[in-house]
Amino acid sequence: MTTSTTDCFAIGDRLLSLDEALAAIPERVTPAVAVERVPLRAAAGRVLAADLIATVTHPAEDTSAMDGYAVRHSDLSPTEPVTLPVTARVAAGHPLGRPLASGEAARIFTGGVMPAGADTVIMQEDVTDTGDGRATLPAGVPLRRHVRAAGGDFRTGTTVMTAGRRLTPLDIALAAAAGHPFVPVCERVRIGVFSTGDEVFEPGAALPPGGLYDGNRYGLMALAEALGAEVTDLGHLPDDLDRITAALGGAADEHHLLLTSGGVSVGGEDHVRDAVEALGVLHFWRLAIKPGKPAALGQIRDAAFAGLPGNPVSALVTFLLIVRPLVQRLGGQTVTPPLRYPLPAGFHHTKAGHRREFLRAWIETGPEGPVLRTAASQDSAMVRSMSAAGGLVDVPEDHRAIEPGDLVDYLPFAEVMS
Ligand SMILES: Nc1nc2c(c(=O)[nH]1)N[C@H]1C(S)=C(S)[C@@H](COP(=O)(O)OP(=O)(O)OC[C@H]3O[C@@H](n4cnc5c(N)ncnc54)[C@H](O)[C@@H]3O)O[C@H]1N2
Ligand code: MOO
Repeated sequence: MTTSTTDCFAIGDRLLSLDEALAAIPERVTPAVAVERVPLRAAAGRVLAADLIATVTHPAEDTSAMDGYAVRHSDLSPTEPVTLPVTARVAAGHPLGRPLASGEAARIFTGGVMPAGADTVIMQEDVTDTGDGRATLPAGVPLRRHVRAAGGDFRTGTTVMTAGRRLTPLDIALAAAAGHPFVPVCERVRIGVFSTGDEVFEPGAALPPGGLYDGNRYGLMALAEALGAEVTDLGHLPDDLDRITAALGGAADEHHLLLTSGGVSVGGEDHVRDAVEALGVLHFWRLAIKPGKPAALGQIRDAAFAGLPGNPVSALVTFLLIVRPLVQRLGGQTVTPPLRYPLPAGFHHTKAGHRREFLRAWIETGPEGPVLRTAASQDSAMVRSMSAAGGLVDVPEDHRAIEPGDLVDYLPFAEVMS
């Protein structure tokens, strides 16, 4: 299970940088999940728990890459067409079982095993069937043309995938081709999700004055599921320290990670941090990022804890930036930084403070190629701008201003939503 060592290190007024927070994850959190074996049909989206070794060689033998004629290259001429008798027929799955003698051609189909002695294939479009059991083959065909070498893809014993990889549908094809009906995978990360706030209500409920619907809990649960986690909906809690403490304490033993939204800032009704400190430890609280400053990471007994801010954009962005690598770490997945793309800004932006900023943005295709546009309001309460965006522009701490045409780092949501 997860382990924690020391107390919160976001001490005093200094805000932790995002890089420091990300570095704290492997230092403070260890993989938490057991290993199980699942049939291939259930393996997509799961994290591979051990290196996968090929049980076969692929292609098993030299095979034809085309429908055509297999010959010995030494029977062809570099300058003149050659006519040879067609003495054999080789379909995929039906090896010839005898060598091809000098002076013979074999009709062969894609995937057919090259008969011993044959080393070159000529595709049928380039061959003239003489009508009397012979074929005229063109001049100047290179040796081993259209022959796939045995083991060109992998050999018995080759490591085709390494542990820690989250299996894609493409990986499932490879695992099957390498001969594995079952694969060892990490158990799914179990995540319990709470939202907090007296003003927060279930979507569709009658709203009192000042009330709003619980976008965060639903968004966070969907994001966690997109990462392959098993999510428990632990509902919504009022701004009440005892209730929050009891709920977190009661759920810690059933989950690898407890996730909350709201109540982590400095207001008189922000009780989540006090609850976590009563039950366990905070590793960090408060980051130099915008949105998402009050985000917290901690530990309650064996469960990791992530406290996300209540502002919807802050909750969703901190999930993508911090909770995703945390879930990957807990779930035995290799944590790799998401790809970013340098693209020209199609906007002005002036940065006021020292926090690293993440601007909601999307790509438009202009006359000179792709250009980034940003949402008109970057207020962290504006959840619609999150849905409309395609990703985030990452504005480093030391940047003051962005002008149209400047190259900026764009992080597409697709890079961090699975
Ligand atoms: N004096 C200060 N005030 C604030 C600071 C600060 O440093 N000093 N930080 C601000 C920042 S930045 C953020 S972000 C917010 C986060 O505060 P909390 O995490 O304590 O969140 P709440 O106060 O509970 O709520 C903030 C905002 O979000 C709405 N909300 C809450 N839960 C949900 C939900 N489940 N679905 C949709 N919307 C939700 C809530 O109604 C509030 O409007 O603090 C700033 N203040
Ligand atoms: O960090 Mo807050 O998320 O700026 O609104």
